[in-house]
Amino acid sequence: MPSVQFYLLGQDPSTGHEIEVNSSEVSDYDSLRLLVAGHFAVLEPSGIDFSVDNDTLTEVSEVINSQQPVAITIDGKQVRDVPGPTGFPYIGNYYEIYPDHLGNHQRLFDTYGPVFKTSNFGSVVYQTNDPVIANHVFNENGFFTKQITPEHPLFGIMNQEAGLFLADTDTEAWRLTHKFLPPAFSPKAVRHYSPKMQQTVESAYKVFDQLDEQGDAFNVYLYMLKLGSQAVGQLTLGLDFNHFSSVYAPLHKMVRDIAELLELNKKVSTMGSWYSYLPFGDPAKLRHVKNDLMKQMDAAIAAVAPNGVEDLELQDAALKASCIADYAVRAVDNQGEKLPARYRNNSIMVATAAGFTTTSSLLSWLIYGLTTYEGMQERILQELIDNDIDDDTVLDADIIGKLPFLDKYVKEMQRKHNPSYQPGRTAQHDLILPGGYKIPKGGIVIPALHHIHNNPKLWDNPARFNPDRWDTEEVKNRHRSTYIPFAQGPRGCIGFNFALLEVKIFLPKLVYRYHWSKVDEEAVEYDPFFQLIRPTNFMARAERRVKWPAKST
Ligand code: HEM
Repeated sequence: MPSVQFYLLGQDPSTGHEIEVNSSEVSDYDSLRLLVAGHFAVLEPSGIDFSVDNDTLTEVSEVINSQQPVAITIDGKQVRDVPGPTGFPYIGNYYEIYPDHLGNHQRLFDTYGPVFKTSNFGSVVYQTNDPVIANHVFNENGFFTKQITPEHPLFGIMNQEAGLFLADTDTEAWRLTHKFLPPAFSPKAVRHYSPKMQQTVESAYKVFDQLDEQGDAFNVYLYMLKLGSQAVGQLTLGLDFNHFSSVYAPLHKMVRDIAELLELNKKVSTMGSWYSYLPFGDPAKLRHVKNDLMKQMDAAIAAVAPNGVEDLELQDAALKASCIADYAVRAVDNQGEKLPARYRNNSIMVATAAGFTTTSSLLSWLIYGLTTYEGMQERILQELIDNDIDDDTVLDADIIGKLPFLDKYVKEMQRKHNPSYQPGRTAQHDLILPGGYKIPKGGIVIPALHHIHNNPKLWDNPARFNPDRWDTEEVKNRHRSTYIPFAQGPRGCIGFNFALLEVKIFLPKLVYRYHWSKVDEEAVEYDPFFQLIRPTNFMARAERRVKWPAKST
């Protein structure tokens, strides 16, 4: 059997491999690419080309008969280290990135191209705005996995017992939580929470009405945090956080602690892994808040447990449960097993935190869009009127499904202002990304959601907020990873059905009842030291509508 010496162009030929090329298996150029890709851990075999002395070899026979080592190029380029700014000793690139990490990462993409590397106090990460790379990174197909190493942005709040979000893939906790929890978040299961969603938003009316009567503007994020957490508290724990008992009702302690946890983690994780071990300051506070939260969660789930009188098979439990905790207490698999309590309580805590921090940010941006992007509020309202929706309508997934403009508006908002931005995955081997970038084993690659969604190579005039782009063929035929607000693959969001139904019930209700307006011209800023993109200083007024437009003819 002939064997050929291959090496990666750009690397020393002595680092190459001798590969046996069995002509019965390697029938054409693509199968040769596949063979070679396997030996060199090249993610996208179709990008491979072969050459000798700069002459491209276009036939398999030319490759097999080559008397000299055959060079491999990737997408026409030689293999190389990932570029990035040099940075300062010890600090690395911290001050080139923070505080405006979105703007500065954009600048780095403009300077270095689709993949670059930065270091913050010794923690190295690789960012990409390329959807093809993002697709590989998320798919956990042997090259990447979610493994929360000290370099990973979630290291400070890692919780292996949670199985979800803050834990590695392929552990017992992961396998069990991913078997038990997803059925409770299926579209069908989520639908049965729509009456609760509607009650939640309606329970907020008296507070928004009073603010209007007082002529008061308010910080939108604060009230959307109250609203989003009120909804998720009901969903996960069946708990009423009492956020709308009065205009000044305080945030529930669990909600404050979760928000503080995320803030502390962002601060700690941007400082390099060594910092997280300090026995004082923010790292110590982070550990304390984490332990305290777990105690609150154990108590909340114990209070739900008495509802779980009847054990049910997973799908049935998902449709009958009063909340996720009730579901997790009652659900049994086909071997009669339940989710062990330690995984159950940790995963419900994580789902609670993941659920409200994200939805409250998205709701804030959705309100921001009403006041900032011309004509949006009017178009959403008109669609409601045209579909005979008013204050008394009981909204559910079927009615929502008949509102295409609402759908495009939410999509466009998640394109331009998505709350999540830095899901990281860990390389399982030394490997070669499309474009010829070398990633070492253990390297953390972050598909930068915001920068993929705003990449001018993928989106026409991405800075323009334009819901109608979702009707264009260009957007309909996009690469699947060009729009990934909930990430994708086995570690993508499990709560996206809930999130979308919730915002699509809340927003119509809030738009039908109130006219939303910004109260000043101050630029709205995001919080750079939070795990999610949330607006910090967005003040608005919600005025009760007294008249509505007529139905379109
Ligand atoms: C606008 C709303 C939301 C956005 C933008 C969002 C986004 C995301 C993203 C990007 C991830 C992947 C994180 C990573 O890889 O590091 C994720 C995971 C997750 N999300 Fe969401 N999410 C939202 C709402 C929710 C809701 C409402 C829930 C539950 C009530 C939820 C529960 C989860 C959980 C449990 C995971 C971890 C899944 C796993 O580890 O396998 N999310 N979400």
